[in-house]
Order: sequence, then structure tokens, then C-alpha cells
Amino acid sequence: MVDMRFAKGHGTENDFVILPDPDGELELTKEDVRSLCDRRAGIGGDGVLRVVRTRVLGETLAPAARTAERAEWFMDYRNADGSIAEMCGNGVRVFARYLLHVGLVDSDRFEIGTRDGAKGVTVEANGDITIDMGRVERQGVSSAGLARGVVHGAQISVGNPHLACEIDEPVADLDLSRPPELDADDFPEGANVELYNRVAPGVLDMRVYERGSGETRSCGTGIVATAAAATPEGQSATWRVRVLGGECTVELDASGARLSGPAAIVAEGETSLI
Ligand SMILES: N[C@@H](CCC[C@H](N)C(=O)O)C(=O)O
Repeated sequence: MVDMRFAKGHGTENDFVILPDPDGELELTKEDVRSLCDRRAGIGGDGVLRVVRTRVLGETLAPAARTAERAEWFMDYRNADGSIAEMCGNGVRVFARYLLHVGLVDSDRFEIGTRDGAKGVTVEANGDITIDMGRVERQGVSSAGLARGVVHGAQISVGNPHLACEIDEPVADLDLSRPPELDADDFPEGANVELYNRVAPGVLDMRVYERGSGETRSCGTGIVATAAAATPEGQSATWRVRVLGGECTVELDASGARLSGPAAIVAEGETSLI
């Protein structure tokens, strides 16, 4: 057991424990992640962001992450259950805020490495952070079993897998206490499930049940998947997406998706949980 520095941050209340590990010395186990994310016995979070220099990862980077080599800092993201995910949209904004907060970056434009490659970061004049999320891939349709019955939606990859379903009833009324049942042939690695309503022109309400974390108050990649599902294929659009923890904006065009929203660091300290 070692005492290690940590920070805590959130983006629209999707919250993360941040672990600075610049030289890649930390062997982070599933158990470590679960302990840190535990909301009663730990610090509490929907996931962990390990802050590591991309160059120390070397050959361990998978082919999809190769462009991450351009970025000095790599976001090693883990879900609260200890599983690894390819991308986290709110996580990248919080990671960017952390780099700025501790002075590891001092520019308004930079890149962050992820398992889905390098993501461009822009710090906006109002303090929000915009992430160039890159491609959004429509992969067909699928369905999920919820407490209220089966819902159908769009299968979408934002680096990580999503099923975004438009529903008739207000999302506020949904019971998301149980994990959605997914078609394992469509989603062999599981998926994040988004439920959304169109509430006004250009405005969507969304709730999400995340793979590896359960229902969260926001999911950046899920917000992008929802915006894409609500947009006719081939068209450009801008959406405000309202979630339990706040609101983000998504711009979609032929070049891909940009996600904008707030990100905050709320605590720093030392932990002996790992
Ligand atoms: N909350 C994240 C997504 C985190 C990963 C996801 N649970 C998965 O397993 O794919 C976001 O803001 O995108």
C-alpha cells in the first residue's frame, strides 16, 4: 500500500478520480479502481482517469490508439467496475481541465491521447472545453430490454459502443435501476444505452445507463451518439443535449463531432486506497 496523490473532477456530474502517474509506474488493478470509485468506502466516482505520458506506453498502445502518440499526455480511462473503455467524452474534458489546473499544459489548444486515438482540445472563452471527438459510425439498429419493455434504437460507435433510443415517454419517468438487456451478437463487448426525447427544436433530453458504471448523470460519448441518432444521415446539425447533471452541445458535420461543455476539478489530496 502506498500513499498516492489524487484529484477529483467532474463534467456535467459524470465524476472521476484522477491519478497522476506521469512515468507509468502504477499497476492499476480492477480492485484498485473499484475501491477508489466506491461511494461509501472510497473516494467515489463513475470512473478513473490515469494521467500518464504517452511515450512511456510505447508498444502497449493498440492500433486504434496509434495517433495518440502525437499527444504528450494519455488518458488511461477505467469504468467504476474496473473495466477498460476506449473513450470517455466527459473524461477527456475533465482530463484537459486537470492538465491546465496543475500546469502540465499552458495552451488553449492541445491534444490528449486516448485508446481511440488523439483528441483535439479547445478551451473556449467562457471556460467550457470542446473536444474534437472524430468519427461517429452508424452501425445499424438494435434493441434493449428495460423495465418498461423493449426499446429500439441506433447502434453507434463513438470509439466505444452505444445504443441510442428515442422514446415516447419523458426520460424522467424511466426506471433505469436494472442493466438494460442487450443483444450479445450486436454488442459482444457490451454497450452504453442512451434513452432520449426531442423536447424543442435542437434540444434533446437524455438519460444513460453506462457499461461498467451503471446509470450516470452524464456521458459525453453517449451525448454524441444521441445527437447522431437524432440527425438524419449525411446532414449537419447542432444539438443541446440536457442530462441529469447539466447540458452539453454537440456539433455534427462531415468531418465528425465536436462536444462542448463544462469540466471542473473539485478536490485534491492523498489516498492510501491503492
Ligand atoms: N462516461 C463516459 C463513457 C465512459 C466509458 C463507457 N462507460 C464505456 O464503457 O464505453 C463518457 O463521458 O463518454
